[in-house]
This record gives sequence, structure tokens and C-alpha cells, in this order.
Amino acid sequence: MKPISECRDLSKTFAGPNRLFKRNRGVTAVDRVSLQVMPGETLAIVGESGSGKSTLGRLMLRLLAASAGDVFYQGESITDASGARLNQLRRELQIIFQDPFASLNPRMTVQQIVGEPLWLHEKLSREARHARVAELLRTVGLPAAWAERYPHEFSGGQRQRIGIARALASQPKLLLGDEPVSALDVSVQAQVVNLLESLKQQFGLTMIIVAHGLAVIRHMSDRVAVMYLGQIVEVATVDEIFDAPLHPYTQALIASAPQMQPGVSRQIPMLQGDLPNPANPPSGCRFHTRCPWATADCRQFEPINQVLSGGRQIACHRWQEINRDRSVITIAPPSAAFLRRRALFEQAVKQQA
Ligand SMILES: Nc1ncnc2c1ncn2[C@@H]1O[C@H](COP(=O)(O)OP(=O)(O)OP(=O)(O)O)[C@@H](O)[C@H]1O
Repeated sequence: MKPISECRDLSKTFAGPNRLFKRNRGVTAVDRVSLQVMPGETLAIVGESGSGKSTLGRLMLRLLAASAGDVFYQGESITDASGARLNQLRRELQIIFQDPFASLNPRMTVQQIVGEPLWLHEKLSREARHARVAELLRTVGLPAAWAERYPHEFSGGQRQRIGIARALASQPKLLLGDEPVSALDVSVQAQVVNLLESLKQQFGLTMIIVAHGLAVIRHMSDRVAVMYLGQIVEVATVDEIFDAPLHPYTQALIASAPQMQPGVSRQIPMLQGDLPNPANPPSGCRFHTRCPWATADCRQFEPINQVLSGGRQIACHRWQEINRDRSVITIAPPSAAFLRRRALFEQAVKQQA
């Protein structure tokens, strides 16, 4: 099966406030990330605030232009897509925003909000638009008769449903949920999560979910990519991430949510300190300043992203030592690219010695 969405060595640097200052290099929010999203799956991107999750999601939807690297959609490079092609992509690649209060135009009725893409992209007649909006509202669990109301007349959960109806109006293939439920009450969160799940089945959608909330991720996703300071440190199935995380950062992240694994959390060091400044990330492995396992090598050299059996990925110098007791892990034969990078790494270690 080929990925529906993919990025290779993707980077995004936001310029600093004053570009005239040479020392102000800006923030590299996403740094040489490679990731694949398979058709029909829900891939979650997790990490602390500021780790680059939203930026990566937006780059993969071409809502943002990359600074370097490539983005592919259905096998086609869309890195430099523009004009009519970009408009077409806007329909197929949709986003649901975190804040249902800010993302809907308060001066437009629900009919106008949800009907806008139908008018813009499909040029549907007024009657056809009304019928389609009514159908979309029913699909997301809202009465069709509410189409003439304004966003302020709805609760947070209902507004998020309107945002979902608007995204569905374009018949998307790939949906990015950028913290889709984090602004909602916990009871409403579960309803919206269940709605997204059932819509995914109904319309055969592929989803990328950007989220802090581990409970949401565990419930919704098939695979999880863990981000730290602009880089992906681990990619695995949701069960592997929660039951046998390999990267010390993933382990700390899971342990920081004690309700997820009562008892187990005590055995793993909790995450200490704050995320370093993304504008000036640590050398070597970016996690070394907070990692209880860090050695001199970790401080000096970036870890190689290793692909294990089943497509699991891990970028940590010491993951095997840290996880010595886990017999479940089998290692796939290393790729030629991995061997080349390891040879370069070993050469660099020798030169430093
Ligand atoms: N438009 C922008 N201009 C300048 N810097 C930006 C911009 N967007 C994001 N950044 C910076 O890029 C880094 C990553 O931001 P991003 O929003 O992608 O992280 P995140 O993991 O999604 O965080 P959060 O969970 O808080 O949304 C941060 O340091 C942020 O300040």
C-alpha cells in the first residue's frame, strides 16, 4: 500500500522578528522530518507545546510552504503546488481547528459557513446548497433547521460540529484535526471524538490528529508520531507507544499521564524541566538536556532514525540499552542508507576521541 501523504526531510523555519539581525536565525519549527500517512489510518502527532506538531500538520496539507524538503500527496510532489492545483488540494485536504469559537465567522449563518465551499468549489445552485447543508448538518448530529442561526447561538461542541460539517462539505480525503477537542469540556470531547471516528468510517477518511491529550490519542489513532523540538523521535502503533514506548521521551510523556497506566508511571522518570528554546535547540540529541540516560555522545551527535520491524521508528543512541528487558523488539535488517549514516557517525566519534 502506498502512503496517501508523505514528507521527506521536511523543514520549516520561521524568520525571527528582525531579519536584519544575522544572529536572529528564527525558529526551525520542523527540522528534517520524514513521515508517511497510510490511506484510511489515523496518525497522531504528539509532543509538548512548541514541539512543531501544528506546523508539521499544516506543511503536510500544504497550508504552509516548506523551507526545505518535499511533501507528497497520493504519490505526487505538492511541495511547489500553486494556482489551480493548490485550489484543488484545498478541497481534498481539510483542517478542523482547535478553537471552534475563533474558527467560525461570527457574521455568517451556519448555512453560509457550511455552504461556502459548495459555492466556491462546486458552484452548486442555492437550492442544491441548502439541501446539501441540511444533509451535512444531520451527518454531524445537528438539526437541519438550525442552518439559519449564527455561531454565537451554539455551544462549543455544537460549533465544533459546524466546523466538521464545513470540512466535510468539500468531500476531503485527508483531514487534519489540530487539537480538535482540546477547547471542549471533557464530556463533549468524547462526543466529538466519537463523531470523528464514525465519520472516518463512513467517508473512508484518512486523519492526522495533532493533540496533547493522550486519552484522545489512545482512543482515536492507529499510529503515533512523537515530536520533540521539531524532530520525530519515535513512530509506532498506538499500542506500542502506550504499552512499550522505546524512546526515553515517549516513556516520560506516557509516565506524565499517570491515569493512563496506574503503577507503571512510578518506574519511569517523569519529564523534568521545560522544553528548551526552539530558536536555540541543544546540540546532538535534542532531548539530552532532559534525558536521564544521556551520555557524551548524546550531547554531541544527532541520533540516527532507525527503522525496526513493522515500520516502527526510533531516534535514540541508547534505546537498545534502555529497553534491554523488552524481548518483543525485533530489528529489521538495516537499510543501506542507515549503514552509510552509521559509518559516518562512527567516523565522527573516532575523530572526536
Ligand atoms: N507563524 C509563526 N511565526 C513564527 N514562529 C512560529 C510560527 N508558528 C509557529 N512558530 C514557532 O514554531 C514552534 C513550533 O510551533 P507549533 O505551533 O508548530 O508547535 P506545537 O507543537 O503545535 O505547539 P502547540 O501545541 O502549542 O500548538 C514554536 O516555537 C512556535 O513559536
